[in-house]
Amino acid sequence: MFSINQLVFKDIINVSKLEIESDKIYCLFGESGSGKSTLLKMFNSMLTPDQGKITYKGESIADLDPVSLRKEVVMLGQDPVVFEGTVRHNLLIGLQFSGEKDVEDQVLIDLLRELHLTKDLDEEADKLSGGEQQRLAFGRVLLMNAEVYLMDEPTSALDENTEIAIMDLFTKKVRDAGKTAIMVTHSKEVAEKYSDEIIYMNDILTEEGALS
Ligand SMILES: Nc1ncnc2c1ncn2[C@@H]1O[C@H](COP(=O)(O)OP(=O)(O)OP(=O)(O)O)[C@@H](O)[C@H]1O
Repeated sequence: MFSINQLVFKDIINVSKLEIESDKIYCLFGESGSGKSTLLKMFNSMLTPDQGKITYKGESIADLDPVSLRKEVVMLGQDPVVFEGTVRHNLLIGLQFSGEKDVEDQVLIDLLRELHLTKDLDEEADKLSGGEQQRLAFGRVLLMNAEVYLMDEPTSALDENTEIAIMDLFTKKVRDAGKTAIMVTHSKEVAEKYSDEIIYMNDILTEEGALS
């Protein structure tokens, strides 16, 4: 799905080779500041490498239109993005970005229940707590039916039980649909329980790229 070759970004990333296969869930694991978020952002052109190449389905990402790429390779960033407006608007806006049709309210209500979010579709999203906003952003991304999910610490604001529920839901949806996910996490337990492969930043960074 992705191939990385001789990738360099400032003095943060220096990865000579990395392969990401489709239909798998990967966790990017490493100490704070080791470049996990930076690397993740290069998979959908939010950051451009200084040297080297990433291919997606055999094509160089540099040659792909970033907006089209981001419809297939969606990112859920570390801080959840909340748009002005209702919970409904916040869920549907991802579909609109992907050029897909809106779904019925019932689909959204079912999704909110799966996300353990007991909020009304007409509530204003900016009134939600940090953890609720994180789940709302999760829901928006899940609705988008992407090929690849780039998740940057997607459960950092959640308590342990909610984290388990959300990770169960997310990984089941990804596996059922035969999609790919690359997930940054600080939690060894999450990485071991939910991923097919753990990518250790220490292992993939060459000496010059490893900040120590
Ligand atoms: N665009 C940039 N230009 C220069 N330095 C950057 C840039 N983006 C990130 N950095 C620096 O690169 C280092 C790695 O940051 P990054 O956020 O990728 O680490 P991380 O492993 O995701 O950390 P954490 O686990 O704390 O979120 C940090 O020291 C950060 O300040």
